[in-house]
Amino acid sequence: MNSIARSLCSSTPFLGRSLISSNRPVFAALTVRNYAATPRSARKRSSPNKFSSSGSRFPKKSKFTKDTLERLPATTSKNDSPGKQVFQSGKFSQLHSPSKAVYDKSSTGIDSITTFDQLRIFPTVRAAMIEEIKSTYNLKGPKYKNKEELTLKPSPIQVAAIRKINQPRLKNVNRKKLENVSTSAADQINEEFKKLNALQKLKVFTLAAETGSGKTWAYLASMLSKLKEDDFALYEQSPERYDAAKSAQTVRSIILLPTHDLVEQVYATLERANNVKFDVEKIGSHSNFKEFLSLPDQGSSLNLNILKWGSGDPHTKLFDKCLKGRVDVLVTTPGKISSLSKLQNINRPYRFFNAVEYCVLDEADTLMDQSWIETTMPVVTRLAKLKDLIICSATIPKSFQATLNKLFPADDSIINIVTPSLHKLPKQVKISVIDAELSPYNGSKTRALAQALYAIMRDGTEADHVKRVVVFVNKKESVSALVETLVKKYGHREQDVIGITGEDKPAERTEKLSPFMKPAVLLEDDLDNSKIKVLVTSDLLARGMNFVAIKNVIIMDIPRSSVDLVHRIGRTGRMNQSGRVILIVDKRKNKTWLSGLPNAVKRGLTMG
Ligand SMILES: Nc1ncnc2c1ncn2[C@@H]1O[C@H](COP(=O)(O)OP(=O)(O)OP(=O)(O)O)[C@@H](O)[C@H]1O
Repeated sequence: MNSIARSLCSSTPFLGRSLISSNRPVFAALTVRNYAATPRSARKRSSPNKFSSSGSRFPKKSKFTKDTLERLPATTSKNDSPGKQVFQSGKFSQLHSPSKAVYDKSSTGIDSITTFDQLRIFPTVRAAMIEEIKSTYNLKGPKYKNKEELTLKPSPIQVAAIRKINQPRLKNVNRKKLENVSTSAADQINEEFKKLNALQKLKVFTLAAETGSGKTWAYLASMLSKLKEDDFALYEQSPERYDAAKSAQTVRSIILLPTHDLVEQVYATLERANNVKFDVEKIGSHSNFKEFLSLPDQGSSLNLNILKWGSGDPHTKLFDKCLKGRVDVLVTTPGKISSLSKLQNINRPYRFFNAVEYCVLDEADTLMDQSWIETTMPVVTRLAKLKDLIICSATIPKSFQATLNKLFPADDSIINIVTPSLHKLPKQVKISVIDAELSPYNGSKTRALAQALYAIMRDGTEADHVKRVVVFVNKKESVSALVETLVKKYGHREQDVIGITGEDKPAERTEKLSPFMKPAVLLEDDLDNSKIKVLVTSDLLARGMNFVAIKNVIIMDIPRSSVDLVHRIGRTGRMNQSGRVILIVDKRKNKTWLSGLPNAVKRGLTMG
């Protein structure tokens, strides 16, 4: 047993003693498991690789219906990585734990690569990425006086993902062998086919890393670099073809997200990066892209044609933009694309997607769960020229892993990229539990909430700034009731308590969200004269939302699964920032398990 496992296992008796020793029946549900290592390769080989033999890009049964998925094999935990200690309770054990081999393969280079320059990123994409991250960086404390002084380093998922995804496609095919193939013509043709296949073969990557770890730029840096490298390769071949390609009526890459708020968020990131002005002399002088970067449409900014096709946008927005010229990146939801099939008297509404080469499914465990997959996968299977499919999420629910196993049954048909902290709650987040059944709350969770908000307002943190608190409830119906109670019963001002549900129009949601999507403002600068802003919402905004420097999250209703708990808690403590999560419990069955959560986070245990 390796040293990590030994150290983890040595802590088990302690953890076991503190949580299980009281032998109250309720503890029986809690398990802190040590997985036996069953490396993936030892797993019985699944069905032969339908993935490439049929030549189709996806297994035959790509018609995704609910029953297709219901027949999915039971989720297995036998392949969980050895020595991984998992914190879970009976119904909360829904997270898949990747095998040790996957962790090992992903983590090469994570420690040795400390600058973006060490990563294979197209020079102007690297410059734009760094400037964009700096532009929204929340300067904490006196360490930096201004953003110029910031020295950013790639996060673990960015290192792992860019190293794996942004590889030249012909790397694996020996070019020398191709060039001087002197034998028969047949061998030459065979080699050419191999080269063609290597160039066009669909590669599927999964990116899984903890919340707030920079996954967005992990996939953007790879995808934008490929778009730029493709442009460069075309320019090298023929400047005329390079120029002509810009007016092609086609989409080159698509980013699919589950909600319009996330479409807005990723589009805003891309727009900021696209508008970064750079000095190409500094960036491209040493590279062999010098001549290419001296082109007027390359040298001053990324100059990509980016289209957001979001809620309420008519299909004509997509068509008009495509008819005017090539769309480099389309940011949208699967629902928008599948709605094209309902259009009357429009011939070939999908023709703009025939040349899509790169596709990202962000928050993929949502996009590929049972209620979504019937919309998502038909969109992906339409992309006949797809070369890279990047499947990105902060959690790998066991059901999601089972879907991936079904879609890509062979070991080598998918490249899994994970980080060591996957499914770990950020250690810098302090978790506490309020038992609403105790006095003075006497069973009233809203009283416990009001008390917690009162304490946060007066705790001296974020001095001189408007405090911001995100409160999660399970049901959208309880959002407005809770807002009303805080205003009417506990004296909060209406402008200080904001409720957001899916009933709000996306434009309204964006407006209401804005105080939480930028750094805290000074008290004297706040237009509402607020001291505290409270956002009450459901899991609609628990995934992916890049709340900026939120220090307080309160979970009023314990979520239905550990997956949702990880996402809710992940709205704070983003990119190594500190944060605080208060869990308000009132049902006996929840209390026991959750009282062990603060300790599990401190110990860096993985959520089950
Ligand atoms: N290398 C970096 N250094 C510092 N900050 C970074 C870096 N990369 C990204 N960020 C910032 O970290 C924040 C979180 O990034 P991002 O939203 O991509 O996280 P995520 O992993 O997608 O989170 P979630 O799983 O919750 O969606 C963003 O504000 C982003 O600008």
